[in-house]
Amino acid sequence: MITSQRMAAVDRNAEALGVPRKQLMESSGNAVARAVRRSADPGARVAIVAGRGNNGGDALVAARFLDDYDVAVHLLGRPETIATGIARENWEALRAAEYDARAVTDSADLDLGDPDVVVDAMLGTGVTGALREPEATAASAINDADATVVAVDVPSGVDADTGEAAGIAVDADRVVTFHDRKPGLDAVDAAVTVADIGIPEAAELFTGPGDLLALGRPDRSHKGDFGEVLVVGGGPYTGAPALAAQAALRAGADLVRVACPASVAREIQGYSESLILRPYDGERLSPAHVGELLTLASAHDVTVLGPGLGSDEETLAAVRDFLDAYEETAVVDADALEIVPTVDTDATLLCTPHQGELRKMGGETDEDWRTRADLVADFAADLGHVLLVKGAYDVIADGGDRRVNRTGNPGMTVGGTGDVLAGAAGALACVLPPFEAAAVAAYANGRAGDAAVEENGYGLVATDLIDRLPAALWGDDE
Ligand SMILES: NC(=O)C1=CN([C@@H]2O[C@H](COP(=O)(O)OP(=O)(O)OC[C@H]3O[C@@H](n4cnc5c(N)ncnc54)[C@H](O)[C@@H]3O)[C@@H](O)[C@H]2O)[C@@H](O)CC1
Ligand SMILES: [K+]
Repeated sequence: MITSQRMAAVDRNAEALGVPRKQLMESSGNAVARAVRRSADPGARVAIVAGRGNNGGDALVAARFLDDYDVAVHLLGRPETIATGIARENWEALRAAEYDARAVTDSADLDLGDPDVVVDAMLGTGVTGALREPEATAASAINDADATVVAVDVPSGVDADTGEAAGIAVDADRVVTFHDRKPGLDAVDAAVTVADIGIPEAAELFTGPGDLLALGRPDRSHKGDFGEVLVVGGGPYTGAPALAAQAALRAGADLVRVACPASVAREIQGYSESLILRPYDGERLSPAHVGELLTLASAHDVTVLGPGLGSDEETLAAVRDFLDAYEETAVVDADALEIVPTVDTDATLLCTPHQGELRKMGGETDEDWRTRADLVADFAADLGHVLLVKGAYDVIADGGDRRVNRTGNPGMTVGGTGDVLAGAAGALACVLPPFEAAAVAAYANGRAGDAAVEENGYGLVATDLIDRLPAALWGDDE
């Protein structure tokens, strides 16, 4: 199963791996032609009804693989309104090759003839809302035709993720869907074929520019859009919570507060004026502070628990008490991690151990990343939380899904890069599910580190990453 959003990400990742979209469209079109061959013999009359997006594009390709059929292509809309270059190029190829291909602007002019097969390529995963004209009238004409209806990817009008139709939808006999089943097809009464279109498995397994698409538009700048992060850290160390807090801000959080011991508040404030501190008395986190921390945490979307806390036994006791009672989303890092395997919490946790911390949590690791991915996936399943295990290849797992991040470089073993990652994950977990937030955080943190090394060579320090997070998250320049 793959959702439309994830399909778009995988599509973009495939392109970044060197498999261009037009090549995917060629493979899709080929699969559509094979489905027509399964539906009727050569010489049969085939009416292709193509929309203006890539769903239509797939069928414009299919026409070229059906020369031994009597094919007529009906493009719904003027050719200049075709939404993508790759679909337009396929339209122009049909015209140049003098196929029977016409543009229909008024659906009243749509005449399917008396086809044996209709290819429904009006809309696929790009459908929004009820079918508008001319697609709505065209859908009725297709449903009224006495023909075998082959739908491309999903029947037009059906939501690929839910299977629901906001209005009229094409009633298909067959569906040729690409790469993996779309969840909505379970609700469709048709013979479904999943066509392999040559998307490399790496496009799903490895993070890539496609994973950033989940973040939506880079221009969503108005306040309160991302979320509020509480960093609970500081004590023996003061740099860690400051790095995590600044990273959360640069990764998009609208407000970040740092709950820290009063004894180090001034030092933490010294790192950056933009930090809002909520000091508690004493020199380290202790169980006495947990009540006020829970109240403070309830006013935030995500808590980042751990940077610089230290591993004093009363601090770890306080971490346990906090996680026992906390029920929202928390990124857990550094010394707080060792508590996670033995605490029974209703919170959604995104744990960010390096391999030493993973072993301390009771997990196993391995130098070979494939073996490590299996071990981490198994441990995440036992743990019941999301794991982001840092390494030359970072492994993200939640017991079901797994992903591997290849960005980053040896320069990033310098202290503090883990705090930056935890802060970035905290901000992203305000707007993405924890597994996606972990994958995007790992990808962006590594990209920021690569950019820093590219500009300054090695000798990277953690603060070099912070300023580069926005470009790493929003700049899709692969
Ligand atoms: N990896 C992938 O994602 C691949 C996707 N491919 C195809 O690309 C399709 C997605 O293409 P697009 O993203 O261009 O989207 P679609 O082609 O599904 O639909 C987009 C077009 O439909 C119009 N539209 C949207 N809602 C409408 C409504 N309610 N009434 C009338 N018109 C409406 C939009 O204005 C746009 O022109 C997939 O379904 C699949 O067929 C394939 O080319 C192969 C690879
Ligand atoms: K369709």
